[in-house]
Amino acid sequence: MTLAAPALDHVDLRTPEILAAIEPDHERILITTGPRSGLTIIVAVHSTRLGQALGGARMWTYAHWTDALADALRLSQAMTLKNAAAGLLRGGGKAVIRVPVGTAVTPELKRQAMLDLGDAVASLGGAYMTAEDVGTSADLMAIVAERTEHVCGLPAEQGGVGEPADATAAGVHAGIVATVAELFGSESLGGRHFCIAGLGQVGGRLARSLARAGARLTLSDVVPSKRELADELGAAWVEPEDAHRVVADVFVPCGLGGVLTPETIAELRVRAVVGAANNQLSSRESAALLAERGILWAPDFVVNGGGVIYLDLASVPGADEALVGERVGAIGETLAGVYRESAARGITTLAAAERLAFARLDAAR
Ligand SMILES: NC(=O)c1ccc[n+]([C@@H]2O[C@H](COP(=O)([O-])OP(=O)(O)OC[C@H]3O[C@@H](n4cnc5c(N)ncnc54)[C@H](O)[C@@H]3O)[C@@H](O)[C@H]2O)c1
Repeated sequence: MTLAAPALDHVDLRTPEILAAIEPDHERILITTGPRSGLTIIVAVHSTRLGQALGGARMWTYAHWTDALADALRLSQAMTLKNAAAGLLRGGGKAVIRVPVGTAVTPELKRQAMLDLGDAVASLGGAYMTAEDVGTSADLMAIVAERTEHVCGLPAEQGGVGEPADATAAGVHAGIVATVAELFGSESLGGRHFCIAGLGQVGGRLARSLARAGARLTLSDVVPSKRELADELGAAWVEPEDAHRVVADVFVPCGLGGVLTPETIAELRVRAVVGAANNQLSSRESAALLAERGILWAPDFVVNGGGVIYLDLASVPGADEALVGERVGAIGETLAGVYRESAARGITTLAAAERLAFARLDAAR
């Protein structure tokens, strides 16, 4: 996965506030300087209660190393919820490789960083398995595999299962069908209007699958050339800053996180928000604001779990492809259960999804 947004070539999380807001209940946090790359590598193992932690390795530019730490702490916590909600016997973890601002990321530096990451992962003795994420790829995971067996998502020609975007998009599609059924009493997407913001690996695939299902589409991306996809699919185009204001049935954020702020929520003109983007809520308060406006929100860590389900289940030797597909499709039923729980208890969909994940974690105590 690569994030092409030019305005986001580095991450500045203003860490003192962010770090103060994080309860560091992680099992292990490894912070090391890669001997080959010289880069700070952080591996956060949040929980292994359900099994070996699984989560991707992000290689990105951060203003300060503590920004990378804050990201690793939050992302690994989210992986615990995602893996538990997906019903996997997997804990939550994440690796972050911090590229200092202004560093040229050459192929050689990437190779050195992947070897360093492999050693860091190996030093944890199997507590954590890594995979691709923003800034890394299946090809880079093959380099990690030179140093550790605890890596998945290698290219098919090297015996791996490749990148998980197909499965992620299939899971979000299933979540959209479940949401439409909840709202309109029918699973048919024909004539329903979706606004997709972010046409990368996942959003692009989703646009095609929704178009095949007869949906009406409005598409958006910060990269203007993505408009070609809208033309190809006969979809409308909207500039990214206006995407959340489109009058539609469902807003589908597939770009970066943090899109659902009090300001954007007040301007939404949809019945539901269902998308692949991680960490969509700017804060917990956003979940309540969406509920107050009567907008159904599909918790991101439930609806975008297709990729991790695929990486976990397809990586097992002799994996049954059809069964993996069924488990990805079951995200629709999981989400329908979250909606029912939310309505029955009068709680937000976020709280209902967390209840589901925590129940699975508690059962494993
Ligand atoms: N790829 C996966 O399997 C997977 C799995 C789980 C979660 N996710 C999450 O889904 C999201 C998309 O992942 P991806 O692999 O498709 O990433 P990607 O980098 O391939 O695509 C992201 C796209 O969003 C666009 N974008 C960025 N900011 C935008 C904005 N403000 N408005 C409109 N477009 C914007 C980018 O230009 C790019 O085309 C990310 O948040 C990612 O963390 C992906």
